[in-house]
Amino acid sequence: MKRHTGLIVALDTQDVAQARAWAGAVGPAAGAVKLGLEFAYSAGLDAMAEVAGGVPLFLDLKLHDIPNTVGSAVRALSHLRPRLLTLHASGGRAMMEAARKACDEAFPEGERPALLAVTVLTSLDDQALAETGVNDTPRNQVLRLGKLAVSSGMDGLVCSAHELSPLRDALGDAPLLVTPGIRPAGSQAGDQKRIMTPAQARDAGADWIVVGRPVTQAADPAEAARAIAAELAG
Ligand SMILES: O=c1ccn([C@@H]2O[C@H](COP(=O)(O)O)[C@@H](O)[C@H]2O)c(=O)[nH]1
Repeated sequence: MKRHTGLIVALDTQDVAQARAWAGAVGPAAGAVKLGLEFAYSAGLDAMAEVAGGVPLFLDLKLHDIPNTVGSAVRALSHLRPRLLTLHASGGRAMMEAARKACDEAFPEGERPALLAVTVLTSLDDQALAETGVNDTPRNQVLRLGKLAVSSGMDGLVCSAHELSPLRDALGDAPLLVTPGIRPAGSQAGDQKRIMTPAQARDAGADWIVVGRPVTQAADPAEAARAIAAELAG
């Protein structure tokens, strides 16, 4: 089965007007826009829904706390009606189950966001992961956390494109697999370590790719987003 791989553009800025302009520019090519910690801490949560306008909103808040706090946080942001919402799988089963319960209770039927568990950040390589005390490869740790997350009621995972194939083998077609760390050929990796191109991620089985700086720092963000969407469609 050939999957459809969609583009999510990460709007990483503290400037509301800039985020609104980017959302308008990339909206026609993107399936969703992602707003995260930088924007939330500077502009506030309510600005996130406003900036997205009509484009589906991915709230990348990477929740990570005790179960009661995470469940309450999910309830507190339910009025924003995000399409996707992140939390860290390393918060554990009870935390993820609390988030799922809060979603089921606080959102109207059929309108809850897909809950995505962040596995191993795409900025970590083998050595950086080992320094956190994990004596295993990113691939094995992603698999371990991915299985835990799916069995804790998560709808999908955030991982690098390098882990897509083993995750599909282990978990099948159902979980949404969302991959940042995407770099079109010739663009700077920056702080990302486990990277692939849009077409490589599509061929490896991504449901969504997340691209930030290669779009937002391009001379023409609308054209950069269109080019990535065309690469995915090719
Ligand atoms: O493991 C992860 C989880 C989240 N991200 C987020 O994706 C974008 C990537 O931006 P680029 O500019 O394309 O590097 C960014 O918002 C991160 O917070 C991630 O990169 N890796």
